[in-house]
Amino acid sequence: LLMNDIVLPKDDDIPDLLLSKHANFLASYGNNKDDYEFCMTEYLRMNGIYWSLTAMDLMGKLGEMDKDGIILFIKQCQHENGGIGASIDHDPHLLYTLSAVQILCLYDALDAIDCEKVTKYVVNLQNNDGSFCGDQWGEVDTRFSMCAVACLALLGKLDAINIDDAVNFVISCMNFDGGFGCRPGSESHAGQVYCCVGMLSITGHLHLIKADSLGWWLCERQLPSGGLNGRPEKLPDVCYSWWVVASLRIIGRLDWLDKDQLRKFIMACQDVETGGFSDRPNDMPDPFHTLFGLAGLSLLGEPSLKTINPVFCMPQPIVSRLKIQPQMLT
Ligand SMILES: CN(C(=O)[C@H](Cc1cnc[nH]1)NC(=O)OCc1ccccc1)[C@@H](Cc1ccccc1)C(=O)N[C@@H](Cc1c[nH]c2ccccc12)C(=O)NO
Ligand SMILES: [Zn+2]
Repeated sequence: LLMNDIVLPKDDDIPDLLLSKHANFLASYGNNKDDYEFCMTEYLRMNGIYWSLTAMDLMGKLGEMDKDGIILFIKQCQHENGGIGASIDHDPHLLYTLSAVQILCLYDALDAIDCEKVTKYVVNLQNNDGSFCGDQWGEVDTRFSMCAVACLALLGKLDAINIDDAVNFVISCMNFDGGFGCRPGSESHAGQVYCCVGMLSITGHLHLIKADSLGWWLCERQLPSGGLNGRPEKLPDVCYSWWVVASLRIIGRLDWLDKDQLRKFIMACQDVETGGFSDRPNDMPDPFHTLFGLAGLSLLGEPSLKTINPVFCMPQPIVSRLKIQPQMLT
């Protein structure tokens, strides 16, 4: 008996895809500004807006959101140095700068901010070893390599950084299991794998990946319940439906997974009362797991959702409009 798995409800207790409930959950999230959860997540508000808008667009309901209010909010979050913070008067950081650029691409409104200054902000965060700091306090993590490269690719300014050095740092974080960690020697983690594989895809260096070893390690994330975890011995979590499946899709090994069993796990994470997805069945839903549950279903071919780009985690029509074609292995 595996201690790190859950028992799924039986098939006829698993709900169908409740799209209108999920749209309602996201559209009304944060309406009561004194809601405890809402206040406690101000530090990542820009990410939260990106999750809600991307999920709504996958469902074809982006029009229900407050476009003008969101664009004004982003303008107010850009600092003199070009970086963008999670909320007004919050320090700039690569994580939120990427989310802001992703949101403005969804709205085709990049002219609302100073893109030249954003580019300078990102370039200045690259270190001599090719790695990136997340902000001026100096934390290095392969997540920030992905933030930097994805952000510049969306701006059409990828040539502003030293790509070879950036690639060499990411490759220096590859482990013997074919996975990646946050720094050289760090343990493989599915989230870091997504960031490193995505970064190598955007820079056209996927040939440096040990695709069979990594594919094997990623498929080892699947448990009998069908759910995926982020590391060995961990519990399954619906957001790994994104980190693991997007990575497998990019390296061309998605067929190695039991897609039907994973789809059942994701569907079981829906909250039939409030709408939204939780990390596993019967937990509290949130916008983060709602996006990554829907994104996982889109990667599995859900016909009622728009196709999602596995590298940028944005609807494919947006990536196509920007004429960006990240490298994919077959
Ligand atoms: C900071 N975050 C996390 O650490 C979550 C927490 C979690 C959710 N379920 C289990 N743990 N974990 C997470 O995002 O892990 C994936 C990961 C880990 C390392 C690198 C990249 C992705 C979450 C927010 C959060 C906090 C607490 C609870 C739920 C959501 C978060 O913001 N994750 C980032 C992950 C991410 C997505 N795209 C990226 C590109 C580059 C770097 C990071 C990301 C995000 O969604 N940005 O838009
Ligand atoms: Zn999660």
